Amino acid sequence: MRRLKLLKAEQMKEIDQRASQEYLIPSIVLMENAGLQALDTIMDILDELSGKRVVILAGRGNNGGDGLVIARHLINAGAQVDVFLLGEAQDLTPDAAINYHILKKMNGNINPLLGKNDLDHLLAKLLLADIIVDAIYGIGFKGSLNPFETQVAKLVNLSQAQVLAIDIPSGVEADSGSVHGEAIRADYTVTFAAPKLGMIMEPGRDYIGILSVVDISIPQVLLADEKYNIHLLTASMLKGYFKPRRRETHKGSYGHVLVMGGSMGMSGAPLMSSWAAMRSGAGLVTAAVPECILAKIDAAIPELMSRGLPYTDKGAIATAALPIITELLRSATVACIGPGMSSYDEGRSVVAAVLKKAELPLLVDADGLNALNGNTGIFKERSYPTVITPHPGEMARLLGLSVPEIQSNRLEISRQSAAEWGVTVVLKGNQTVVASPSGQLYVNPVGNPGMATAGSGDVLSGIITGLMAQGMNADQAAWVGVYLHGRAGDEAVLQTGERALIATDIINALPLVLRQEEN
Ligand SMILES: NC(=O)C1=CN([C@@H]2O[C@H](COP(=O)(O)OP(=O)(O)OC[C@H]3O[C@@H](n4cnc5c(N)ncnc54)[C@H](O)[C@@H]3O)[C@@H](O)[C@H]2O)[C@@H](O)CC1
Ligand SMILES: [K+]
Repeated sequence: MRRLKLLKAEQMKEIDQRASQEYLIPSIVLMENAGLQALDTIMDILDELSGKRVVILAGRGNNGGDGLVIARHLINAGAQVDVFLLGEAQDLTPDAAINYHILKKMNGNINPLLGKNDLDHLLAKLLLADIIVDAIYGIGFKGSLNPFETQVAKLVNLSQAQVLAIDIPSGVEADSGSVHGEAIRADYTVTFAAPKLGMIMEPGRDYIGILSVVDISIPQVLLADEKYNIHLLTASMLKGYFKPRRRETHKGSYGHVLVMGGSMGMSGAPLMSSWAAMRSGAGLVTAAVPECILAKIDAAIPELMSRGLPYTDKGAIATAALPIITELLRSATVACIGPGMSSYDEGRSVVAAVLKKAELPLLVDADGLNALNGNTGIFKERSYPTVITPHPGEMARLLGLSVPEIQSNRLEISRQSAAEWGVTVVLKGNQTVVASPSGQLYVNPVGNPGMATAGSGDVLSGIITGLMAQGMNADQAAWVGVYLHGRAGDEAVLQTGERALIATDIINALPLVLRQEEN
């Protein structure tokens, strides 16, 4: 299984250094590999290198050094190469300087690109170029391009030629994806060893184009170090998580999900959660809802079991339901509380009691979470796994922060909360984050804005509990579930478009997505 880590610039630099110092791979070899791998990408884009016109924009740092390596190999392959150097030769980093001198010896075309007077020459070459290679800045870049570099970037962005960014488009910050002013808009980006965090953040991700991640001979053990803790969810990560079903098994082998929630006017939420749990492969699912909405649940899905609970005058689960809930918990493998529960005072006691009584993995969602505002200490009292699935508003209320505060720091807030509360945190939204109590973070790149619709979260909680029922641990079920949910949304949107997509479309797409992804 190949895992993609998302690295920060400092982490990548540390790994490069460790490769050189601990594993004795000279940094100039890493640069050579980077250039050769980029050459492969250029070959893929252009099919044929001989006779092709290539403009390479090289900066003073090691990113520029990569550009100089590429120039050399392109010349050997018969391309017409023009390098434009944005800096003085004496300011190049040591490895870039070596490659500069090699290229000089080979009589490579190295043009200065230092001021306005050089722009006409650049423009003339850009107009004829088949491909432009952006090696101005890599992961060392922070802040904004200076006015002259901004002009260069504008010319590149206006050009008709394909643009390949080396490591990251110049002007995009590797850690945050921030762009202050102008940045190169690449059609392709070839990045080294691992994708960088800023490549999946807005607006950076819009500048990347088609991303390829290539090996430059960094030893895999270095990347595997647990301290590099941000994982990008991909299909290949699911390999091995779905075992084929053995023939002699029965429904009891695939677990029993208990969904507690619903209230008058909100019977659909526990229903969708239960339905999604069934579609994810749970052997049995019981929906425990206020007696007053039981008929709706029973009429909806024949495969579902149900149980009516005592209810408040507003039609929500009453504390008088706790003895029945306790009994139901005994025969469940995993439980979920919250979908459609509504917010009411008595609900706080119900949820608190369930957290204490549920001696099994428990997912808390929606109003189940709202019922814990000011009472997050209760998570620590549990000795069984807990998953919480807040959207940013629910997370803000749990932490007493504002939604913008949550959104501006999603990864770190998720990581800290998971560690402090000892729960698996699924912070929903564009690029849902999963944080394990042990400090690992998973970022989900799939899904679409059509999924911002009522019930989408209930479907997610159903998928996650359905996976837990079949034996996945809380962390695995959370990130696998988030990924499948996004994929199902992406399948559904092909039929419905974003505007018309509704939550049950996501459930209906689950069979196809499971068939594609389980292996
Ligand atoms: N051993 C290594 O470290 C390897 C590095 N590689 C390449 O080297 C790149 C990183 O190289 P560098 O660390 O030299 O950095 P860059 O080449 O990305 O940037 C050059 C320099 O620009 C400066 N800078 C940052 N922000 C600026 C701003 N707003 N305006 C002006 N200057 C600014 C920085 O001080 C930085 O050192 C990677 O992206 C990758 O392309 C590859 O060759 C593989 C091996
Ligand atoms: K670049």
